[in-house]
Amino acid sequence: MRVDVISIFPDYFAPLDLSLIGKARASGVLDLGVHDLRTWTHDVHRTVDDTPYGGGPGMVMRPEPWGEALDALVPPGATPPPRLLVPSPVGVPFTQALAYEFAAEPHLIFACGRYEGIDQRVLAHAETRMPVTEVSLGDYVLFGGEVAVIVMLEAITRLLPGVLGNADSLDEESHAHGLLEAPVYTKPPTWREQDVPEILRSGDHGRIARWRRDEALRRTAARRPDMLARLSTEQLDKRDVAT
Ligand SMILES: Nc1cc(-c2ccc3ccn(Cc4ccc(CN5CCCCC5)cc4)c3c2)n[nH]1
Repeated sequence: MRVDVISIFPDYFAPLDLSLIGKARASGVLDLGVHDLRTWTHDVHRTVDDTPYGGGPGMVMRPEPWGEALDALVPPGATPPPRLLVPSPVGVPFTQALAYEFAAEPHLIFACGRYEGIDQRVLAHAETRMPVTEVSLGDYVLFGGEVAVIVMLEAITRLLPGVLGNADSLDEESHAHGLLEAPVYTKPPTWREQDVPEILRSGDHGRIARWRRDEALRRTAARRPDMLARLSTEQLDKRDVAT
């Protein structure tokens, strides 16, 4: 997968050479390019913002540098065209389902806004040549899109083939079955007077699978009733969990 990131703070993405994303880049599974938006400014001050039409707080990102940046990164007549992802407080919620969708794309371009956002005409023009999705990471306001891109890149990259050592862990994790996963334990069997649940040391894989599902249901009901409400009855009734 090819990923391009455009930002006025390209150094934000230096940590992406660490750990799994670093391995994905080294193995060629992820081909990441980070670009400084100011590359596409032409004034001595390398200006990327201006005052908002209609008044209001702060500054807005000028359309011209963005237009030239996207011209440079979107090969004319690219098929399929890249998908442009724009972190935004007013975007659609980023979910594991969206992470899977985006992980299937051959080419993603992330536009990191700052100030009060990007001139809307940039997104409108981009939509004439590629799919554009404004994505929110949650109902809180960040300073800009960079942190959101790092989160989305991590969620997307771990879904790419060969990135996770044990592909099984993808299958078992939260939001994969629509439930929060059960608690995890490792050695020692007793720690500060707390024992690991006996069932997990029983070797009875059928009982263990059922215990984990019960724990997942209990946790989800307590912490995320919204997720439980979305589960269909047959999924809830799946008591005879496959081992
Ligand atoms: N999930 C999530 C994503 C983001 C996010 C993503 C990208 C950018 C680019 C800039 N910001 C900062 C910012 C601050 C305040 C506003 C609201 N402001 C009110 C007055 C009229 C204009 C708009 C909008 C943008 C960003 C914030 N925050 N949270």
